Amino acid sequence: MLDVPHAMTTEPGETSFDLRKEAEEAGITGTLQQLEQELIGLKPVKSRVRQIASLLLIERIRQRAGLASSPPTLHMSFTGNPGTGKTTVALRMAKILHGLGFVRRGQVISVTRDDLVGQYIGHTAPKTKEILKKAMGGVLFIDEAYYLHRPDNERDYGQEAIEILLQVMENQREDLVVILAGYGERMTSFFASNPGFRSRIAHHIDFPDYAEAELLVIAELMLKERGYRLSAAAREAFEKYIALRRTQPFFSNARSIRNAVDRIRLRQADRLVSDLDRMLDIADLETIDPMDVLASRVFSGGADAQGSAKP
Ligand SMILES: Nc1ncnc2c1ncn2[C@@H]1O[C@H](COP(=O)(O)OP(=O)(O)OP(=O)(O)O)[C@@H](O)[C@H]1O
Repeated sequence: MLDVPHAMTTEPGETSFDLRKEAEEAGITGTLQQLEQELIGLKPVKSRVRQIASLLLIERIRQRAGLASSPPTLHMSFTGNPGTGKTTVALRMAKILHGLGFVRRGQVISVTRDDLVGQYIGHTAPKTKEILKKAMGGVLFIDEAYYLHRPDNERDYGQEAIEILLQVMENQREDLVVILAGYGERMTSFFASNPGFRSRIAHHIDFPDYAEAELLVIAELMLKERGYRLSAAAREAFEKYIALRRTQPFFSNARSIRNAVDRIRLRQADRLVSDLDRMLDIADLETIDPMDVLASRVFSGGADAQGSAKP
């Protein structure tokens, strides 16, 4: 296991560093490559992640070289609409932080307000502390962080959780990285009314919505991973699906695409099984036909699936 960086001793004599080897040994090269390959689009996000990884790598080397360094603040905020890849990138970020020894274990604990805040007096502090215990040595990912703060309720227990979090973010930042995530605008007003959080966040990353063409590539990637492919006509149908689905309620970017892919697989299976007398070949099993897409409720005016952003 790698040491926590600021606890590293300066090794006299270490005056030159093989950067490629350092990056490879810390696993950064592999993680960044994986991020590049597995995630479609997200150019600005990827380049911010690369910058942060570079900063941390250089910071680690500077410490070993005995140059001035202070324990870096690593808490982050990820803003963007649902399904834009925030959780996925948080997992990669945790790998980078762990690879470089900025956190001991590298696990990601993903929570929302309900995991931290109790319903009754005296319940919040133990709940928050329990979660923090689990997250120590890794990343605490707080989704829709603004729900912690309820400005309309003076006696809201959320405030207690906020105070504990702020304290830990300051005092134990060498072993816990907090990522606050949520919709951009709400996060901005959350930070405005909670300057303590704002000042403790070092890196803000904004996740843009995907373009329609990117959503189609994401769909094809997800299908490929599951051993399916779209026929040319099904591809066209999926393009139409995306254009329509985007305008309907509860659209949540790549998450909606994942849900659509799951339902398309159901319809394809149903189509195949509806004719028990035929012989199936590999192409039948792999191919998504236009009717598997076009039977979606999206085409008849209703939102596909249960209408929830997170079914
Ligand atoms: N750029 C992408 N390329 C491929 N798949 C993606 C991409 N972005 C997201 N996904 C997939 O979409 C799904 C939702 O992504 P993720 O959970 O990371 O989004 P999120 O922003 O955290 O959403 P939420 O805030 O709703 O939890 C996951 O299955 C993820 O693998």
